[in-house]
Amino acid sequence: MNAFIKVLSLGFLILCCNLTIKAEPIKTISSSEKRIKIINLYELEKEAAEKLSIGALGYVKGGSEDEITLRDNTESFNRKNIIPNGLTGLNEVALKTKLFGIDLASPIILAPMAAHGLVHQEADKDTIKGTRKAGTIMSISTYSSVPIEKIAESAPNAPFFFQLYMSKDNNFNEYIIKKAKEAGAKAIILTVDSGVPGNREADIRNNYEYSVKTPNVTEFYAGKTVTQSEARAMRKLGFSAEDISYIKKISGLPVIVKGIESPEAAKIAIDARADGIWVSNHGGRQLDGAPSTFNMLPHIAKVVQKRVPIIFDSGVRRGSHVFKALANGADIVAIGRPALYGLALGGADGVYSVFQHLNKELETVMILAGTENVEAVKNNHLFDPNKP
Ligand SMILES: Cc1cc2nc3c(=O)[nH]c(=O)nc-3n(C[C@H](O)[C@H](O)[C@H](O)COP(=O)(O)O)c2cc1C
Ligand SMILES: CCCCCCC(=O)C(=O)O
Repeated sequence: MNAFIKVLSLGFLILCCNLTIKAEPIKTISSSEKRIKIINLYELEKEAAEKLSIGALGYVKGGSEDEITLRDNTESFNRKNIIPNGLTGLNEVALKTKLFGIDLASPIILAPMAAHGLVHQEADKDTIKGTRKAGTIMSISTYSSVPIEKIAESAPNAPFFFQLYMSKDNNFNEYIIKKAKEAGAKAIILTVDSGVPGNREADIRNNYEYSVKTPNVTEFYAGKTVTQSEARAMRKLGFSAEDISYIKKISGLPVIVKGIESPEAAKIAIDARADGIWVSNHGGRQLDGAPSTFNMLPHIAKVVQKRVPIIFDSGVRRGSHVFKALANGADIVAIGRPALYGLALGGADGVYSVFQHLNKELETVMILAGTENVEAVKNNHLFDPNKP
């Protein structure tokens, strides 16, 4: 009998050990504040993954369905080459540029993202400190984890744009645009690619429920906690030229239409007097199988014909990607996930480190390609090995 109890206890002990080993250790949300050493942005993602819970990592890193578009976004940069040119007499290169009259240290800005509060306790407040230090623009999402005005207050004079997920309720649209404008937003980004969220299987697998606060939305509904599905149900499904005109009218700010993936959509936006076109497939998080933004960019640039600036995102992980996007028709390049990884690992200084790293890579490429400034990069001809 004694032996039987011993065997049972041993079995129970082994079971408990197994459970402990298999269960994910509880991870507290980062409060780290430091510059980070970055070898490259792919390794940065792996490092950040160690800090995030499985649910948070899946939400941030994941794309939709088979993640074909997610992968193609980065891989398609490899299909064109930058031709080295050392015979230019170049002595230095300049990365600085402007967008809507705002001085930028480089052509790289931050894309709007929800969930900064999922990866760092200071959330968007640290992000904007990081973008200000890097001399660039922060984009604040409708679903920022901190109210717009609190983000703005945490980094006085930092330029920022406000991204709007338009609601079916115009009272909400007017309320939030007014709030963003009063807080100092320099432009409105109207996202048109997310009437419904993409089918993100990582979130389903991980039973991930978006649990970060969305104070801009809850404040409007007088403190009532709005669930993820309620917030999504409020969003407009489809967009038209009238929506662009309406947002222009109520904001009186430049309006950039984000989520443009075709020449036809670019034409509609420009005809509706959009002030900027943001070429994006939402980082492969929406329609899987959509073309990579890098492949679509020249077709869109052909229609835009430099009438308004083109901002480009999705899959940018290298200075050479920034170079290629600019040479393929973009005026400005935005990054998403890498900045959240920088935030998770080092707070404001982590975000700053990410921008500095990309700027350094871009500078190296510019020197090796013999392009002295951003204008020269835009005029550079990439080599297409399939059409030699
Ligand atoms: C975690 C996460 C949250 C996002 N939230 C928003 C959002 O609130 N509004 C929006 O317009 N785009 C959102 N995006 C899309 C980004 O603005 C951007 O298009 C995309 O991340 C660029 O791809 P990249 O991450 O490969 O750089 C989000 C992306 C991620 C990864
Ligand atoms: C109610 C929160 C939904 C956040 C959606 C943010 C987003 O665009 C994403 O890609 O995720």
